[in-house]
Amino acid sequence: MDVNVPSLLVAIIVMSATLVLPVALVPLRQHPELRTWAWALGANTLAYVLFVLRGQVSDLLSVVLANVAVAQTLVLFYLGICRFQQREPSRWLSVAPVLLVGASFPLLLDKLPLRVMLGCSVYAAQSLACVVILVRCREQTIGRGQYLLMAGFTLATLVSLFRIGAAASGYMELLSILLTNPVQVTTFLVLIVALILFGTGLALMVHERSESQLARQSGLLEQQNRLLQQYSNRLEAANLSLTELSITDSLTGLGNRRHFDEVLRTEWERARRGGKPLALLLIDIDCFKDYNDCYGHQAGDDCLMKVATVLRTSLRRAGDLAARYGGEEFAVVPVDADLEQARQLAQAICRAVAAQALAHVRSPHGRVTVSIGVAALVPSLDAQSEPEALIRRADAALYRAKEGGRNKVEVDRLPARCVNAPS
Ligand SMILES: Nc1nc2c(ncn2[C@@H]2O[C@H](COP(=O)(O)OP(=O)(O)OP(=O)(O)O)[C@@H](O)[C@H]2O)c(=O)[nH]1
Repeated sequence: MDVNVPSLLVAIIVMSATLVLPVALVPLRQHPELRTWAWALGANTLAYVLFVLRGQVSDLLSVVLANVAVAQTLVLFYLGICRFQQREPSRWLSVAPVLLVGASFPLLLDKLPLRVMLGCSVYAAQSLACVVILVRCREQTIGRGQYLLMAGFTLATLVSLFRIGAAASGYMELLSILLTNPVQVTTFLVLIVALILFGTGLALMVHERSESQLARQSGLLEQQNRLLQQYSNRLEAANLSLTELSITDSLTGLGNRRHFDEVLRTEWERARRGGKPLALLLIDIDCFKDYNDCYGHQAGDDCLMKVATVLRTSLRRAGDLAARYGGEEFAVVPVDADLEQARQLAQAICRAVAAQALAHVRSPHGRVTVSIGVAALVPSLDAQSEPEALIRRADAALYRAKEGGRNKVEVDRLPARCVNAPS
């Protein structure tokens, strides 16, 4: 198969020009180094267009400008690599090659051997500089794209040295740019391979870095999500305990007055909707002032806690509420209980407190006892009916229990239907 040099040069032009597009089309904001490499490929295209026009345009263009463009191509590749690796480029390598070729080549138009040796020395040094910076940064560079680039620049260095060797051997006619001979074919075939390695290496390097950045970012995001989840769990737990605290009596652990008011109102509305009775027990420790006076305030607190424990253990249904109504007074709201069921519960509580046999020498019963008033009402459909009516009735029953000698349960005697809030 015949391979002629002008075709190889055209192939280099087509490849360089074609590579400019994909390199330039990648999002440049994320990869500014690609802009530099796109310019490098553009400069390479220009250089080879001018080489192909050797003899048809002035030597200033096809020799001087073409070689300046080659030097500029390598400068731009070098700058792109420095940018990619976030390294400060050498000022000397960024400017000197172009100046040297641009200043010396017009003087060497008739001196091919010197021109080739000088030009190829500059290109070899530039390509080698790219290899060196890639090798130096290989540890911190992710992926394998860098090795393709290293291989490409090593080939470019070797081909320049090969041409210097050919020039030094005196085979000048072998180096004329458009002539087809083994040295020329080897040179440009190797440069085509190098160009392929540049293109794939650049694409791979940028892709690999983007992938690793993405993985790092998604890792960070996951970590932040986990932290956020932890914070939200803690916040939820704190909110729960705050809510719990806001409805709990700190001494007895039962519901506090606020909670009692809320539950009573809710149950009142539920009973109204269901047309069912709502029952209430008001429980008061007997002669508690005397207990405090006799045993001290601390013992009084302990007594309150013990009575609270009896209440808590006496409740059977999940929705039943026991609350501290105030001072030494407690309230129980049993769900779905009628007057009789509430009375039975009250009596069980009354007996259980007495059964604790907590000594109370100043009580007529000789032990801590409670009096309980029980009431139950079917809330009327009238919007003005209020749960306070139920409280008043239970309170009146409690008063009678106290009057009747304490340590007993009294039940509301009025008909169990509330019409309006009584006066
Ligand atoms: N230790 C203690 N005492 C309390 C607490 N809250 C209220 N008391 C006391 O409970 C007593 C209530 O006394 P009274 O309202 O006179 O009623 P009582 O002595 O129980 O008499 P009866 O109810 O008629 O049997 C007062 O001495 C209050 O100081 C508390 O949290 N701890």
